[in-house]
Amino acid sequence: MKIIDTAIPDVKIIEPQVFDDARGFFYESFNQARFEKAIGRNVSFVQDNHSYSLHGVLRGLHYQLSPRSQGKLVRCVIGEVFDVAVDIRKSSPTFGHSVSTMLSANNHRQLWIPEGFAHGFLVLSEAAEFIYKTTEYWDPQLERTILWSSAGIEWPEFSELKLSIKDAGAPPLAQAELPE
Ligand SMILES: Cc1cn([C@H]2C[C@H](O)[C@@H](COP(=O)(O)OP(=O)(O)O[C@H]3O[C@@H](C)C(=O)[C@@H](O)[C@H]3O)O2)c(=O)[nH]c1=O
Repeated sequence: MKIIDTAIPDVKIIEPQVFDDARGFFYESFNQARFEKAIGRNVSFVQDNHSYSLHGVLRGLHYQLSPRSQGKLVRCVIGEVFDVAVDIRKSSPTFGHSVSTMLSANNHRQLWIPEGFAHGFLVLSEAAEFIYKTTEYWDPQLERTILWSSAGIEWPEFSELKLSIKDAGAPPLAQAELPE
């Protein structure tokens, strides 16, 4: 397992060791001891999510307020997405900065997004299946969205964007209710 640092120290790209053979491949998609060593702290995941999205779907930018702020370990198991984590911790020196990376079924990469970040992704392939673990349960009362285009992210070019009604009508970062 290789850990790749990003421009925001708390956000890590994780590249598992993939064992290929004549049958296909095998890899450990999650190993708690190795993961905790890699990010330098203990975590406990309580929920796994799986979404399927068509080309041009953009989900995000999503986060939850305290006390249900979620850390997320995300990956794409079919297709390819452009994945983004935006630092929205008010006291952070990198507030408003983001980390983006391609996650795909081919590169097997995972992105660790700690609590205090907004997260989103854009589907670049014909379709994509996205799987992630979260450190807190979903809480619709504390869930918030920031408008995808308001956080200075350089999204890849797209022809037709598919957004949920909630995401299309989200407030810009400058007006969003932020976590502490
Ligand atoms: C997020 C979530 C949604 N739902 C339900 C609510 C709704 O009816 C349906 C679809 O919800 P959404 O439109 O919010 O799904 P989606 O836009 O895929 O939301 C996700 O986006 C990515 C970017 C994230 O980072 C996630 O944390 C999550 O917010 O699923 C749950 O039951 N549990 C959950 O944990």
